[in-house]
Amino acid sequence: MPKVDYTLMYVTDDSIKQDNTFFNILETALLGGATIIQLREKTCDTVTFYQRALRCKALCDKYNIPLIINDRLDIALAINADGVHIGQADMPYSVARKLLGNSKIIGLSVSTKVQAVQPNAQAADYIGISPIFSTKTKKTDLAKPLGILGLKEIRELYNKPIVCIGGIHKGNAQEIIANGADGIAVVSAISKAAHPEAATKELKEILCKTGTN
Ligand SMILES: Cc1ncc(COP(=O)(O)OP(=O)(O)O)c(N)n1
Ligand SMILES: Cc1ncsc1CCOP(=O)(O)O
Ligand SMILES: [Mg+2]
Repeated sequence: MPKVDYTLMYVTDDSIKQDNTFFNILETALLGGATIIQLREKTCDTVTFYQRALRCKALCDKYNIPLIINDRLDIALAINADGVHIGQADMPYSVARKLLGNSKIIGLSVSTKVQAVQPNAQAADYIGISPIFSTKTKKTDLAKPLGILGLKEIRELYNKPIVCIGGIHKGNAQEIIANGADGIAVVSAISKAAHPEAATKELKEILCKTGTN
């Protein structure tokens, strides 16, 4: 697998039902410097998800940026995505790996220190610390925020890439990277910004100044 840059993951906003708006924002995130995209749809039917996934794949290919699919291995396989992101209540990691093979990215959500040392987290390509801060974007099954202290503790015991998600914006991105994360994943900081491309650029600058990229 080529080295993946986890610096800035844009997770698409499933509250945007209008395709024009959805894809305009995705393209501005790509233009602004998102390094990886996650397509996350929580309520639509399978054919809508599949069609969005196909268009996302074409757009990500245009910018040479990897695309991962949230939850749905079938969609990832159907469109030849670069990987999936799974949570603790989604398809078990071992099954996902068997179905996707070793060349694809598999990210796993971790909400506690105990989850970070389990074999599936150790085997995943990256973990998503979920959530780092509180957020209104994820409506169901949101664990207690781990905060910077939780991130630091998990960094001590996890050697692979860590991506933080939840309530991240330009005002707190810097301290996340400074405390050991390899990247951030955001929905609303880009999708709800007045100027999504400028917001993406601003986040990217903050991350690159702080990290080693
Ligand atoms: C990078 C990243 N980390 C965590 C999550 C959350 O995944 P999950 O816990 O399965 O919740 P849903 O996103 O499926 O609602 C994520 N999507 N991305
Ligand atoms: C999908 C997800 N998983 C944990 S928090 C979250 C939502 C993040 O959204 P935002 O960046 O708007 O807080
Ligand atoms: Mg999930």
